[in-house]
Amino acid sequence: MTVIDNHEALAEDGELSEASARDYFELLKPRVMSLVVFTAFAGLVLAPGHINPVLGLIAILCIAVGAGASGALNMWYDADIDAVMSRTAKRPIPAGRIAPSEALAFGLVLSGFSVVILGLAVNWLSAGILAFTIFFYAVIYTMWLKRSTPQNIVIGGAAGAFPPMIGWACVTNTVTIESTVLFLIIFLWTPAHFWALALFKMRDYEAVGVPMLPNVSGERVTKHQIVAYAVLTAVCAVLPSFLGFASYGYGLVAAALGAIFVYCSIAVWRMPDGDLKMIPAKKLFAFSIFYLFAVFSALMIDRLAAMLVSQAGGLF
Ligand code: HEM
Ligand SMILES: CC(C)=CCC/C(C)=C/CC/C(C)=C/COP(=O)(O)OP(=O)(O)O
Repeated sequence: MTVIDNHEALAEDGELSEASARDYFELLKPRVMSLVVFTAFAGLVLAPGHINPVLGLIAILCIAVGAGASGALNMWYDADIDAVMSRTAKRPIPAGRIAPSEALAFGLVLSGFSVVILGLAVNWLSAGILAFTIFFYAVIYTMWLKRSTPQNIVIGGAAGAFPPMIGWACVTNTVTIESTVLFLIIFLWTPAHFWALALFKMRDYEAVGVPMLPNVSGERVTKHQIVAYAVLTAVCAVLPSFLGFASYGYGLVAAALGAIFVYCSIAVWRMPDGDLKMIPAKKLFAFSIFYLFAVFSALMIDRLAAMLVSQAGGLF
């Protein structure tokens, strides 16, 4: 598949941008990155040890800015295909409100600032993982994998899975088995999350020649893999209870959420190929977002409850 080259639809570099602050904010992919930052916050809360609340706030702000910066770099590079896809055509660059060079500069400056400030204020391990995550999403996924292989989002999904590991490293200055499990939950969750959308956006990706799995291998293969990854996610999300950094009560909640996630994925698998409305796929995509939010919320509630119990125990 050859990816289209549609740069003539974009604002000319050097033209004075008529962009509003809202347009620049939209470059940061705030709706997507809000859940990304939430998982980073969860990693910071779940990590053993203590971080000064002010430094913790600075850490979360740096991760948020770094995530947004990677979104701006993604939109800069993808402006040609975004201009063609119905879902993305109204974004600031294809709509001509921000010039590509402005988006590139914006993304690079925010990337640099977020990494340097995190390194100076907290530690260089978390700053290094942040820098690697920005690079992985903006270069490895966006510039290479996305346009070259149907496994793009499986490998590229690693970028979206690092944030809780960054939050954990902000507190402990380490990468551990526990933070790797948090990484794995998101890594395994990504394929079911995105391929549900890719199923009902097949025509968009066909139009721009991006090799998403449904377009390359068909709906049936994609549905099989959606179920497989949903099952793997559900199993992985229960692991914190068996690794000792969450209670068995959390494990029951994660198992129930995972059962619904797998149920939704099976509904997609049972959806007839060529179904036009694809309601089960849209339901899975929507639930996938709630699922990830709910799992990481349950982990944090479980941790805070354990802290309260241990403090109460210390009173008697
Ligand atoms: C390579 C990995 C991923 C891919 C390919 C992917 C793909 C997408 C796409 C195409 C959308 C629709 C966005 C739009 O139309 O503006 C979306 C929405 C969303 N994604 Fe993902 N995603 C990935 C990873 C993640 C991760 C790691 C998170 C959070 C931890 C996440 C959270 C969300 C949220 C919250 C939305 C809904 C945004 C909205 O309501 O507009 N995604 N995703
Ligand atoms: C801290 C840090 C750097 C975090 C980054 C987290 C991350 C990589 C999240 C993935 C977000 C996302 C929507 C990817 C899809 O890109 P796409 O190009 O396939 O989606 P699009 O077509 O909507 O632009």
